[in-house]
Amino acid sequence: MAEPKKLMRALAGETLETPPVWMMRQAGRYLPEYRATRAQAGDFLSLCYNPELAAEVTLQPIRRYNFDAAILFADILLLPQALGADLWFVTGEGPRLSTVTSASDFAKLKGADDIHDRLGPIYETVGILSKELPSETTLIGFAGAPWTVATYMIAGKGTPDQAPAHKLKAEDTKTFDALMDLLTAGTIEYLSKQADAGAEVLKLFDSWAGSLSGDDFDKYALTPAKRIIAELKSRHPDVPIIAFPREAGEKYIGFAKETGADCVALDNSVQADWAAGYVQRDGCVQGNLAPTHMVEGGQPLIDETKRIVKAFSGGPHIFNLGHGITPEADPENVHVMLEAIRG
Ligand SMILES: Cc1c2[nH]c(c1CCC(=O)O)Cc1[nH]c(c(CCC(=O)O)c1C)Cc1[nH]c(c(CCC(=O)O)c1C)Cc1[nH]c(c(C)c1CCC(=O)O)C2
Repeated sequence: MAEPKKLMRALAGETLETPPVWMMRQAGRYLPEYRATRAQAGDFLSLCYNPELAAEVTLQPIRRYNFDAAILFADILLLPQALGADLWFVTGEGPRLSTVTSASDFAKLKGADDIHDRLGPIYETVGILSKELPSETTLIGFAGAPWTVATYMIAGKGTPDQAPAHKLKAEDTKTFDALMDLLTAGTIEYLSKQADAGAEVLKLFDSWAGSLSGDDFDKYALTPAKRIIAELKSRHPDVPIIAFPREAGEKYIGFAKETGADCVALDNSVQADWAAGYVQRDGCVQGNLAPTHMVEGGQPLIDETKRIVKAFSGGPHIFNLGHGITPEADPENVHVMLEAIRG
């Protein structure tokens, strides 16, 4: 039997001498080779739907940095598109979608089982990667969590405060709940097919979980994650799941236990020492270097990286950033970070 991969060992609860490491958005615009392949594909969405080129950009950061994990190159907004929403990206601004703000908009969407034709190329990318990745590298598949995906579908774009989604939730709870149920079911089908195609770990991105307070957090972040994880665990018992309820603050405590996640990813607004005490006691944590360090570099990057490694050294830990690496980051700083972790 082959040695278990480092990332899988951490996810199984093992405390390792040096943590495995990867970065959110590791395939992205800070890399010149990514920009070249994206130009070859034409645009971002054409790149997502081209299995050869999507696999190529997934592999680029692995070749450059030998990360312990590769994350499938795709986007959380491909699921709404497969459900029938229009989706396009405006350069310099971000995603745009046709909106869902009424029962009649909702009625036009497809069912959770009707997504696979459209998402076929994504499963093909996973298949290529599971053959081409180095044997020690773990392949991570992912989807957005229902609340985060719903915020984009309702507003038709990214919003600073998710106000349109909060408004629909308050004023037409029936339609909002129906959308959440459809996204929960669709996410299960989407992630399950990624696992069938060869994804070894699945990650659920709830980037806007922090804007849900009180009971809303339980109803719309915790409960859907619990449903998704329970169903995936019954279909794929050996596939660990990482949950990322970004900016959950105190609600990170107990999140893994409540939802059945094998690991929680921490954003950089929480202190590593605090999280080591209150969150890591339940199992593996991932995070949580501020992405700005990858732009600024220097001694603060080295000091902060070492501080995080040390804070989490008493338990299972996957080193990562607290959010995605930005286009302004210096690719050389990734080597500086890796040297500080791996020595
Ligand atoms: C909210 C969200 C989205 N997408 C995603 C999230 C959740 C994580 C987070 O909070 O960032 C997740 C995502 N998006 C992308 C990945 C691929 C894997 C990876 O390397 O992490 C992953 C895991 C590629 C991408 N997704 C996007 C890019 C940049 C597109 C480009 O090349 O022009 C990449 C590499 C575009 C995107 N996609 C999305 C937005 C808001 C934007 C525009 C903002 C931006 O440009 O960074 C939706």
